[in-house]
Amino acid sequence: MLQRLKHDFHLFMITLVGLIASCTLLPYALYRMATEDYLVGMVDILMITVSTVSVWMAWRSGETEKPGFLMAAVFCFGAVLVCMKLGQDVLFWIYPLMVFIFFLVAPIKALLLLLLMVCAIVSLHFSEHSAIFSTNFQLLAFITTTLITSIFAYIFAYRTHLQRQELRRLATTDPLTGAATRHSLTDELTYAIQLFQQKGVVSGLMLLDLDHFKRINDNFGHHAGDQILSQLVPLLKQMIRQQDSVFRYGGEEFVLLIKEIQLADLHRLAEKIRHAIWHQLTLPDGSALTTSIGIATVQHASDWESWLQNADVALYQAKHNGRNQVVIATGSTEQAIATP
Ligand SMILES: Nc1nc2c(ncn2[C@@H]2O[C@H](COP(=O)(O)OP(=O)(O)OP(=O)(O)O)[C@@H](O)[C@H]2O)c(=O)[nH]1
Repeated sequence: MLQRLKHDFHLFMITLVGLIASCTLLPYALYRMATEDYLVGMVDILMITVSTVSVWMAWRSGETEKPGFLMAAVFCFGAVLVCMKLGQDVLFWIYPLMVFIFFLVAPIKALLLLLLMVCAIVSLHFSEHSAIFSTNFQLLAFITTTLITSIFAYIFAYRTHLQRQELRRLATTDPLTGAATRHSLTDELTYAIQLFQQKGVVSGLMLLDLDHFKRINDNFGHHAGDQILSQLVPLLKQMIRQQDSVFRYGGEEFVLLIKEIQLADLHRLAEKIRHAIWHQLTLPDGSALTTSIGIATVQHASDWESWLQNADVALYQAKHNGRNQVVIATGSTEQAIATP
């Protein structure tokens, strides 16, 4: 549980906001009910209930966008209703609420929700039954301060959002080849194993290693080696579907995760890839580049480590058999058979 909170910032924030909202609103809700102020009491209870349900949804599904939006929308709606009933007393609560909202939803959605809430409060002031502000000066101060707070919070949240995206890109994309890094490999493999265990969807793994790459570096220089690696990944991406992924596993070693595929088709695809590398990538002196590939489907894997291990044993066999070939892992980590 602590691990999930540590790794998922949005889940952490939804949980924290849910806890703070429930703890601070509960005494108010009880007080309002006791003093027969039923409308405000019910709004407080609604906000507590939605907070609890949203936190539960986020924990259950692992998805935080919808629960966050639900919470943010109900808080804004609740703030307008309570303002209508209690007037100025509630206005101080609007400011922490504005900050909370930026932690719950995407910056632009938060800004729009807040502008809508401010417009609704101002419109209510001018409606017949509820004069929220005592003077026009107070009304003007409310509009100005909420606008300034919203805009600055938006700029801060948007900048943080961009920086988080950039950090994620840096952590998950190999700068030389554009392939995904090992960082996201384990999550994707674990998800493919879950898909197989829960729905029977078979996925396949290829572990691909360029042959005699050290010799290429030694003969043509490190830069030529880099160029080969950066040409390889676009070629691989061309040959797989959008749903499949290429990861750089090590120096000249790559993992391809091919989703929803049976062993025979995985084998055919691996052979196609081996031929494409052989015939389409050339070394600076015009000679061909070869590759060895170990393949394994998900059926015999209990976890991502054993799945990779199966493919690794097959790759080792391909190298051992003379390279430039595809070998299928037969399930256990000890067995692998060569295919011509
Ligand atoms: N140019 C370049 N070379 C790299 C990079 N990463 C690893 N290498 C080189 O890749 C080579 C891998 O060599 P080995 O592991 O001995 O394997 P190999 O020469 O390909 O031999 P086999 O795999 O047995 O066919 C090493 O010389 C590394 O320096 C990189 O990013 N760029």
